Amino acid sequence: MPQEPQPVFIAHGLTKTYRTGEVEVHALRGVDLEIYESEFVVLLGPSGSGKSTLLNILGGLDTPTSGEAFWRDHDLSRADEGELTRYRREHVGFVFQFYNLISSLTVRENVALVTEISPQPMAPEEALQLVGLAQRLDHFPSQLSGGEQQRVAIARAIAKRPDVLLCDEPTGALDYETGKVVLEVIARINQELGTTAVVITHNAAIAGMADRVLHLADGRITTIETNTRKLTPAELSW
Ligand SMILES: Nc1ncnc2c1ncn2[C@@H]1O[C@H](COP(=O)(O)OP(=O)(O)OP(=O)(O)O)[C@@H](O)[C@H]1O
Repeated sequence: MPQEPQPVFIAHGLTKTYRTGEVEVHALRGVDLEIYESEFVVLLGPSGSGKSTLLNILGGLDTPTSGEAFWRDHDLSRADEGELTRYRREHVGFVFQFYNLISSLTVRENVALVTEISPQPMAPEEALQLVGLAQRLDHFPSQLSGGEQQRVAIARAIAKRPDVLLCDEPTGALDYETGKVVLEVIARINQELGTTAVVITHNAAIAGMADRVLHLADGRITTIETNTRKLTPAELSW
């Protein structure tokens, strides 16, 4: 009998309020969700709807004002800074819009920085092979295109064999074709390694790649869509 999919993340009543002086911003106003093992989930919503705030809480970069966020049986909302650091280091791969590579280090060295502090890393060469950059190990970031630099950032994120890959606008700085190549890489990691992927985008076309699409508006999940047939990045157009 096939096993029931296990939730990786469960959130109940998550709120986040930022206070700056007299001003309060309600970034999340009560989010409930479940995200399952090996799922590919897209967070879609307008600017300011709370996507990054939600991803940052799931990734242990921020904590909610109220509510609960569990990664497996660990309550991230009550974890202290040390526990969150360990959680991020051992279990979370992050990919951001900007690649944050170290310009004085080669591609291989940029990835090795992460594998040196992880308990069960893959070799940097293996991670770079998975993103199609095995030929560029000794190049410096300035010798690569934007899309190639983003693929190095993905290799760095997956080299520690994270449980979850959290991507905040990973194609935001890339042109159409290069963006598709980067999406292909994220889809391949999700399928081949079974890494749960959560990807933020403004681009509704990208939602076609997901198992499920969580639509956010004004700090809430408004709709959850399930794709009966997932599209490959090559089939997407925008
Ligand atoms: N550190 C902060 N201090 C004050 N307000 C913040 C802070 N971070 C986020 N916000 C506010 O919280 C709301 C949600 O922001 P968030 O970045 O989560 O939205 P988003 O959907 O990811 O937007 P975008 O697509 O533009 O990145 C916005 O109104 C934003 O201005």
